[in-house]
Amino acid sequence: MRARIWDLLSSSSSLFYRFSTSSTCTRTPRSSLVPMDSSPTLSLALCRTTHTMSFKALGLTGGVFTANPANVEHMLKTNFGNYVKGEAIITMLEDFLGRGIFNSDGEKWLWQRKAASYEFSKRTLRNFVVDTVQFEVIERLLPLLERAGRDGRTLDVQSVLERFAFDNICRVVFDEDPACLAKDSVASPHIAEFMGACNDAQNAILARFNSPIKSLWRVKRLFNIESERRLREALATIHAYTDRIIRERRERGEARGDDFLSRFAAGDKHSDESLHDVITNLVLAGRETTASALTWFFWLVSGRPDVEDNIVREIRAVRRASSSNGVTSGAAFSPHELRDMHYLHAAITESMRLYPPVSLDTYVCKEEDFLPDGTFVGKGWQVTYCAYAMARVEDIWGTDCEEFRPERWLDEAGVFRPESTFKYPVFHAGPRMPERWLDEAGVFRPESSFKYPVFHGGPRMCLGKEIAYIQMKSIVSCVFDRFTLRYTGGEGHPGLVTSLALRMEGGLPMQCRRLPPTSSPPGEIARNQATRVARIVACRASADAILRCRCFFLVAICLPPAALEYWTRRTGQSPMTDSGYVVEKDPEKSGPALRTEQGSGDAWPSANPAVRGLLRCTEGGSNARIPWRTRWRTENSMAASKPLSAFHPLPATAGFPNQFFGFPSPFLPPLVSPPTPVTTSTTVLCTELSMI
Ligand code: HEM
Repeated sequence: MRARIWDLLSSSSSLFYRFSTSSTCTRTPRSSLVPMDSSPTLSLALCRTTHTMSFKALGLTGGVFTANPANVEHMLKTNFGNYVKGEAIITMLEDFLGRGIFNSDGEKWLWQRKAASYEFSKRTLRNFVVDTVQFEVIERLLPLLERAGRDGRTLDVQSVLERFAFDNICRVVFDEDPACLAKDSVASPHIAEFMGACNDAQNAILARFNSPIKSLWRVKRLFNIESERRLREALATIHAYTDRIIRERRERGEARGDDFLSRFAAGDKHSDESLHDVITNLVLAGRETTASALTWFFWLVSGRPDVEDNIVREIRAVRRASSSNGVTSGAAFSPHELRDMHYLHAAITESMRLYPPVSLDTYVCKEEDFLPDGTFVGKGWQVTYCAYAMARVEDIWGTDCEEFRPERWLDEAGVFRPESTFKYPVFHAGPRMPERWLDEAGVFRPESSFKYPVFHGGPRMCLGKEIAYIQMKSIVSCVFDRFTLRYTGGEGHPGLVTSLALRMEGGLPMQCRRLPPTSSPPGEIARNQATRVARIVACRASADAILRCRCFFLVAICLPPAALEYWTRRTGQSPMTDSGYVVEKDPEKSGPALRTEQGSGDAWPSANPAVRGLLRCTEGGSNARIPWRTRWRTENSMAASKPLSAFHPLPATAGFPNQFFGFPSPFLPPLVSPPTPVTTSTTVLCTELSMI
């Protein structure tokens, strides 16, 4: 445990903290770490064993800080009901956020959570997000970088990202475009006022939290002075704006859009007040978090050319894989392509590990409790978990915990691994395994997944995680496909400021340079990268190929070509994108074609160990309704239903399975002959199943 983390925690007294600039991580590998200068404190002595500290001064409410995953799991999941936002915090935020999803507990929170989860889970919402992000990237972000690169101007990338996020979240939440990132801003005066008011309101709320005297804001509010006067004015503007768009949305009635407000306004389940809360809460959720994550990401990557190279290679390999399969992607990447960018996913995840946008989160204990590490928590105490500190705990992440190392999130095949069982080496080691890691029966209790609470966890887990990744990966892939960004802020570590999200003090000055459009990685490296991408595609495809195949046949039989085409256009994906299939119009025939991507080595199937034995390709016969030329199979039907992370290539065996999921398929007659070997230079094998 690093001394300085606890120094910064112990010197903090309010919900929001200003981290000292010495509390840094490094972009460079551990070997070049600058020695730490912090001196150990009492809190450090307390924390070395439990990664937790508690304090209680006479007459004041006590509090707990923890960086212990077991404690985090306890408060966010196991004893969820006992840890609430609490009236004190809710009241401070209520003027701005009402009793929206972020600012409520119990029943009030639950029904909002249910309604929001339902909307967040819809594919149409995701597609809407993809469309809006792509628009913003192509029409605004890339031209902005292009101009800055051409003029040799230094950009404050943090500000660019924050404006991007605001444009984006406003469109997603209520479908209005503030155009903050447009060259000649086309925003209406109303939305410009709304944006200014949101900033003012947020600052005034922060002032409440940061005040050393906790109830001072009430006095200021009573007399309508200072930050409270600004807050009142800002809230009036916000209310006027939201009232107007809610009224308009209600009047629009059936002609609903895909944005959140339209979804919630459809039907009369939500009052105007709760629609207002939907707007303010979601705008708040989306406006700073992704911008914060990417600000630190670009800073970290600019100091690690090796990571940037890997990302660029992967992006280009995915591009090549798509185009060699006949998919012409435009300037932006499709969701399908984004999903294949595992290294990028890992790099963003790793950057958020070190610089979590929500670096501290506080809950209030309802009834006396003991945390799993034995820490006592009194009734009404505030318990804060510190994701920022957790990233720097060696017991959780190993001795290289402070290093920016995307590879820690990848398995041997280069596939993103959301959780790893190797994160608690100290607790796993037999002799050192403390008893607290055994359950009552003395059985080892597996580690918790709460070592990475960047998106929170348990019932209140972030609902926007998926769309946040879509947004972040879209931005990074498009930027790095064309530009390279260099940090120009000097050698030192930028200062950290916790606003509602972790911001960079003074912004992120960067220069951008256009990359040659066709530059591609040299020989061997490019081939390895392409192979890795192809393997990932292959694994994903094979893992659920059979199941999806069956679905495809049903879909293909039932839906006319026009419907399939519509589906593809509407969703930007195929009905079976998860399995790597793309349904599209066959240029040679009038019907749709099923195209499937599979990885192979130089010669099918022997040269690629990841694929060998995993898939079997065979020439099939035809039946009366569906002639096909090629089919894919997996030997192990169980593997098809497992998540990709749990999937392991099967050993190569001779011959072919003569069963389909343990029972004969109506569509797949017995297999008759081994496949014709296929050779492909890009290692991506494409086969077509044509419908006539
Ligand atoms: C990198 C980006 C993001 C991060 C790191 C993040 C992180 C978090 C965290 C830590 C919480 C828990 C906060 C609490 O204790 O109340 C949360 C909640 C939430 N987030 Fe996110 N978030 C991100 C992006 C988004 C986006 C883009 C949206 C949607 C537009 C969103 C929607 C929500 C919602 C609705 C909740 C409330 C869940 C509940 O209380 O039941 N988030 N997020």
